[in-house]
Amino acid sequence: MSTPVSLDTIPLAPKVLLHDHLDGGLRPQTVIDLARAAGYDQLPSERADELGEWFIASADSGSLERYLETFSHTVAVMQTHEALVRVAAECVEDLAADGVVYAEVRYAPELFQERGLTLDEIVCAVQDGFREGERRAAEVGKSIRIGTLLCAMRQNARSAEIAELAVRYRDVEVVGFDIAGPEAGFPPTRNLDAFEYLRQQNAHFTVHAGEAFGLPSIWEALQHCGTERLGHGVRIVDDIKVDDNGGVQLGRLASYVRDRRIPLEMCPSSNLQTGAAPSIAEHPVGLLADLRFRVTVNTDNRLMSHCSLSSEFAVLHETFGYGWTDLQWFTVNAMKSSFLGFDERLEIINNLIKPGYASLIG
Ligand SMILES: O=c1[nH]cnc2c1ncn2[C@@H]1O[C@H](CO)[C@@H](O)[C@H]1O
Ligand SMILES: [Zn+2]
Repeated sequence: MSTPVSLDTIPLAPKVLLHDHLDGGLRPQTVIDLARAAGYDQLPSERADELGEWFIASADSGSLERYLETFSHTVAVMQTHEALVRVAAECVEDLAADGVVYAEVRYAPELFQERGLTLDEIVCAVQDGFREGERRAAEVGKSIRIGTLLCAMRQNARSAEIAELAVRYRDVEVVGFDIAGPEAGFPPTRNLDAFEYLRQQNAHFTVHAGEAFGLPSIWEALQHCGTERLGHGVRIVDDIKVDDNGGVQLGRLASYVRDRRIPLEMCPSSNLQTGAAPSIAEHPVGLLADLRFRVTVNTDNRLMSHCSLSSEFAVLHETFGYGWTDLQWFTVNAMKSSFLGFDERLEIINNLIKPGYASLIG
């Protein structure tokens, strides 16, 4: 018998997450504990429930720039080795508890140097935390693997250095690179050296594009920078015309994205908060999935959006009627699009994802 799809059952399904920010996923109580330990007295509340509410309400601003301001508090408490290990380990525990079997978690090492840590010390601390989290998850019978993406911030000029760092740690589960931060005014082509270097090194990268800025940003990310995936990419709908009879016409860029199977790392709840989409019902994910773009579903920032991958799936189920077969399609899309090796991706698809959905479909 088929298991009904609901917020209670979706955590049982194996899921894959490609777009999740480490500094956007802290537990509110952890923010408070770490602030005390660091002597940081700028938190808007010292009560976990209130602080959680504050992050959600403040991120709900309608603008990416204001949404990003909320990260000043999480970044402030992530400046020591111990803090980074704790945040990384708890991130893995939380994702494993939600039924995520593979995740690519990203962060910008350059933000954690306020108290003197070197970039290498930062990467080592986070990797230690991820391995610790994987061990704790295994102890409670959960299988999860984490790949790390290192971000460079668009407004800073350190992308070449961060790209080199990503390549240096590629053999210890740092699987790729990304650029994040404010999009308007900071086109991806400002980082051409970094992308050129990564391609020369046969390394993987994704770019936040088409979130707070439109088609030119997506076009540059793909055709100048050579990105393999698009972080968000929601504005690709600006190149798709749907007429009154439901006829659909794809422009050249949208056709390219679909034809080349460019993965879209879509983050519905985050997009509502930054104003990139007006509602879930009107979110481009519905149209893009119908048109068989390579859509993946992601959390972006679990703290700021008060979400999990299961809750994102649940909202899509409620809004668009997606069932287990659709949720499996998003999951296989994500696994195929991950930066792990081909054989490792196939193994997770065949040994974890397909049997997991088969038992739910019944
Ligand atoms: O949706 C987003 N768009 C662009 N940048 C983001 C988004 N979410 C988080 N960050 C930025 O990425 C940094 C590294 O994790 C965060 O500190 C935040 O500034
Ligand atoms: Zn993001």
